[in-house]
Amino acid sequence: MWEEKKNQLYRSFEFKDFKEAFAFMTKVALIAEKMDHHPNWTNVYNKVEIYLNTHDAGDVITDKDHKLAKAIDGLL
Ligand SMILES: C[C@H](O)[C@H](O)[C@H]1CNC2=NC(N)=NC(=O)C2=N1
Repeated sequence: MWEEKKNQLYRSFEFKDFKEAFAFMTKVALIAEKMDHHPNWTNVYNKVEIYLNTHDAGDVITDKDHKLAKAIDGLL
């Protein structure tokens, strides 16, 4: 589940291996590009951590972040 941490929505995802993690990231990237709203994220092997906020609004959580989080959850 997404947590609110320091003005960011945060969620961690774990996959079977790097291939699965990167496939997920590719899908997220396509959605992000379509929404013109892009994640801050890290990937180490099978783990992906995503931090969402809106830099245009001064690095706070906005409706755009909640929408992107929901769309990402829809991929799982
Ligand atoms: C010009 C462009 O539309 C903006 O910079 C968009 C792009 N993607 C973005 N992504 C995020 N996370 N926050 C933004 O404020 C944002 N702004």
